[in-house]
Parts: sequence; structure tokens; C-alpha cells
Amino acid sequence: MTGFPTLSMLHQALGRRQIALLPGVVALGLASAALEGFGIGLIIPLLGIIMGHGEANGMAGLSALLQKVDAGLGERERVVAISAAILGSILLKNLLAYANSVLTAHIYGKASQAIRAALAGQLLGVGYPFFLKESPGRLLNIISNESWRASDAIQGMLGAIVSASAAIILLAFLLLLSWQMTLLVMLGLALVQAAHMALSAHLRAPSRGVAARNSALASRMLHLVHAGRLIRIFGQEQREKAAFEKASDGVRRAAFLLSNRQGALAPLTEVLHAMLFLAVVIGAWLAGLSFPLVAAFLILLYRLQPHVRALQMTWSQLQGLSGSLEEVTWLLDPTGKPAPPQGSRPFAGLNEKIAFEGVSFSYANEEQRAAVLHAASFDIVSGRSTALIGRSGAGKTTIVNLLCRFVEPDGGRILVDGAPLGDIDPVAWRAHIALASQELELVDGTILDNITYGKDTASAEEARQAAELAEAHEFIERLPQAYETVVGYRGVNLSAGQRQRIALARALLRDPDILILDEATNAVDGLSEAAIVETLKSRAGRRTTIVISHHHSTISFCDDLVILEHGRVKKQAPFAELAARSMDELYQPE
Ligand SMILES: Nc1ncnc2c1ncn2[C@@H]1O[C@H](COP(=O)(O)OP(=O)(O)OP(=O)(O)O)[C@@H](O)[C@H]1O
Repeated sequence: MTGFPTLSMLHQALGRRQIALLPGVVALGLASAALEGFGIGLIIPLLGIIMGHGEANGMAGLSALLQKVDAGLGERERVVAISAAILGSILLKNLLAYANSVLTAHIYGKASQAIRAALAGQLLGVGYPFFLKESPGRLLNIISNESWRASDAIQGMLGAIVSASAAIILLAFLLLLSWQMTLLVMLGLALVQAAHMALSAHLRAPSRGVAARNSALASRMLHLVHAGRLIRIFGQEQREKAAFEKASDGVRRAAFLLSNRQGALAPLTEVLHAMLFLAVVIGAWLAGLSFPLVAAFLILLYRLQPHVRALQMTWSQLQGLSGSLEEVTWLLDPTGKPAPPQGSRPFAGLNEKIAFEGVSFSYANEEQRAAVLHAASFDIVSGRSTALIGRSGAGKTTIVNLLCRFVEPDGGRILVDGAPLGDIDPVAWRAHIALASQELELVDGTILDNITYGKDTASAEEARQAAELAEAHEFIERLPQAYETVVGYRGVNLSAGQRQRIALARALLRDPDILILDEATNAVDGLSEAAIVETLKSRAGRRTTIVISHHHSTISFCDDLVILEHGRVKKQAPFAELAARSMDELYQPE
């Protein structure tokens, strides 16, 4: 049922304070409806006097009661008093209705904000393999589109609370006027609701269709933004335009289908309500009820209808939003999602070594993939520099992913000074690591923001020193705004080599126990790289460095060499033993 994800989401999205406000929404809804019913009820004695009916002969319930309230007064005074009471009740009712709209807007705002925060929290907290599996377009669509629709559903639910309160009260007033007629009305409403629910059920499939098409469109949008150069250089503008228009048209079609079905509900409901209204008029005529009573009954019924219709439209709105709600609940639901790395063992720094013992790993996607690492065993010794080399696809970055605990081994163990890496507190572990990789982008901010990204307590002077070590200071100083230069989205305003040097400065600023460089300087010119290698050499004995590169010069300062081949460790040896060999010779199968 689609209503229930909304309820559970409403519960999830609302904090305790907002939940505590919900009875207030109900109370205000009830009070304003009661005032409305009361005001309408007063029309009976008013009409009675105007039409010269006098006392409430034969009138039941509320009407009789109202007739008695001001029985002691003269006719003129009674008309004035009743009119004043009607006006007063309308005034107060609208004040309460306004207070309710402020209250619901407050709760709605908090709930939507909480949904967005929960989505962001989930994306930050979920295990990294989630991002290897899920489509970025789908995730972007959920955050940027579907979360707003989920908020709309919550707003609908809040409105429904108010409408339901009003409907209950107005029905109670109807009951006081005539229980037989009320029974007729309730029967009619039940029939209308049954028809409405049957039709609303057909909204769920198109709603899912809209959500799926929106995800596909978001993927295309991301592609257009990211692949601007690729598209142009290969002259694929027309093809991309056609693909985008197809995706966009897919959204239009799906939304058109949904809105057509949804659009049919409102007029249909109105016709059914009009039929009910007429049935009541004829029923009252057949039952021979007095005019003031029938008039009050019909006015009440007239006022009840928008609330009932609003309830029914909320129902269909929720069905129409079911695709969005399912997407948002899917992302928020932790079941079936990779958990973040666990472990509580403290980690104060590497003393001896990191040992890979028979580690195997595969990127498990929908179809089971072949293993990427096969029983890999090697050591990374503390205070030394280890070069991880091997042909493309050999599994080097996968080892980095395992070290950073982005992914966990399928078999074997990674031991850190003898303790399983999986037992170590990941936050403490990562605090001792810094990674500079070709895949880690710059953040949209200034150069200074980027260098201090991993250590926001660092001073400008510390950032400058790190930039000097990374051979970045000189080019930064030459920029018009120096360290305050805005690097743009993913650092587009800088060259690849400049970006890499800033990323290296960011890693060096943390002065980490374990520095991992994954193709971190492959775009840097030879002279700068030689200077960076000198910097890295100076860490020897003090810090542990892991270097991945296809360039001999980059790994030339390393103490140890681990050669990978198709996910297997081909050789581990001191670098000095193999230093004379070229990279190609090192990669040669033995
Ligand atoms: N997210 C992923 N999902 C599935 N397979 C992956 C994923 N990432 C990498 N692989 C596969 O794992 C294998 C090892 O990849 P990895 O990135 O570790 O290689 P590498 O040695 O770092 O290569 P390169 O030198 O080209 O960067 C490759 O065969 C690759 O196809």
C-alpha cells in the first residue's frame, strides 16, 4: 500500500518536537470545523425567524438546541445576536485555519528538510561499494527530484489530517441534524470512495514509470555535463541531442500518462459528489423535512464536500507519488545496502608492517564477476616506501581500495601490526592515511580550501609549506588570486598537472603515517616530479609510502617492489635488486 511508506516516512522525517505538534494540527482542524458547523447550525434559527417559523417544532438534535439558546430574547435581538455569533464563529474559524496553515507549513518544512538531511546522511554513511553498483543518475534524481515529491506527499498527509478532522466534525453536525440523512450521505461517500480507490490504484504503475524515466534523464544530464569535451571532439552532438531528447520525451510521455489518469479523478469525483448532493435533496423532499433543517443540512454537506474531496485527492496524490516515495524509501532503507566498514580497535600509528595474507577480492556486481585479486600476499613495511606495479588492470587500485577500506576482502586477511584491519576503527585508521589519486577530484572552492580539505585546522602557512613540498607553491603564487584562486567544479580552471600537485599538497598536509600515491603525479612534468620524488625520499624511515605508477622515475626512490600480474603477486623484492630493469622488463611474465 502506498499510503504506508508515506506514514513511515512521515514518522522517520519528523523529529520528536514535530510529532508533538501533530495533535495541535488535529486539534486546530477539529476546532475550526466545529466552529464552521456551529456557524452553519445557527442558520437554522436565523432562517426560522426570518421565515416566521418561530420555535423549532419537530426539529431534532442540534437545531432544537440552538433554538433554545437564545429563547429569552426578542426576535430582532435574536436575529442580531445570531448574525453576530455566525460572524464571530466564521472569524474565529478562519483565525484557527490560518494558525493551522502556519503550523502545517512549519512541520512540512522541517519534515522535508529532515528527508533531505537523511538522504545526505545515508549517502555519506553507506558503504562505498554502494557507489560502485548504483547509477549516479538514479541517486541524483532521488536527491534533486524525488525528495521534493516525497515532501509533497508529507504535505498532502498533513492536509489530510486537517481534512479528516474537519470531515469528522461536520459529519457529527450532520448526524445531529438528521441521522437518517447522514446515513444516506455516509453510504454515498463510501461508494464514491470505493470508486476513487479503484481508479487511484491505476496511478501506481505510471508513477513508477515517471520515476524510472526521471532517473534515466538525470543520467543523460550528468553525461552532458561531464562529457562536454568527449562529445565535441568526436562530433557526437547530434547523437547526444537525440539521446537526450528521447530520454526527455520519455519523461514527458510517462508524466502525461500519469497526469491524464490523475486528471480524470477530480472531475469524476465532483460528478459523484454532485449526484450525492442531489440524492440528499430528493431524499429530504421525500422525507418531508422542514426547509431550515434541509437548508442547514445542505450547507453543511456543501462545506463537507471539499474536505472529503481533499481527502480523496490526497489518496490519489499519494498513489501518483508512489514511484517517488518508493525511490526515496529505497535510498533511506539500510537493508540490502553495503554497511560502512566496522571495527572498534584503536589505532595510534603503524609500527611494524601491513601484511596482505592470501587476500582475494572480486567486485561483485549483478552478474558475478571474476576475481580481481587471487590470494595476494605481500608486506608493506613501516617507514619504507613500497612500489606497487603491474600492467593495467592488474589490481593495484583494488589494493588501495582495500587498504582504505572502501571495499573489504572476500578471503584472506590484511593484518596491521598483527591485528586484522577489519577490527580497527575505520575513522582512526583513515586518520593515519592520506591518499592522492588520479580519481580523487578537487572540491569546488579555492586552492587553499582544497589543500586544507583533509585538515581544516591547518594554518595558511602550513598549507603553503605543503604546497612547496608538492611543487605547487610556485605556480599558485603566479595565479592572480594565488591561494584564493577558485579552482572551479572538479578543478576545471587548472591544468591536470596543477590539479595533481594540489591533491598531493592536500595529502602531504596531513603528514600521514601512511601516504598512498596512486598515479598521483603522472601528469606532472619531469622536473617537478623529480623534486616531488626528493620530497618523498625525505619521508624515508619516518613514514610509510605506497606508490603506484607506470613510470620508473616515480618509483625510483622506493625501498621495496611488489609486482602484480592479473591479480596475483608475481614478486616482492627490495627495489635495489631490480632497479636496473625497465618497467617492461619488470612486467614480463617469468
Ligand atoms: N568498480 C568495479 N567493478 C567491477 N570491476 C572492476 C571495478 N573496478 C575495477 N574493476 C576490475 O578490476 C580489475 C583491477 O582493476 P584495478 O583498477 O585494480 O587495476 P589497476 O592495476 O589499478 O589498473 P590501472 O593501472 O589501469 O589503473 C580490472 O580488471 C577491472 O576491470
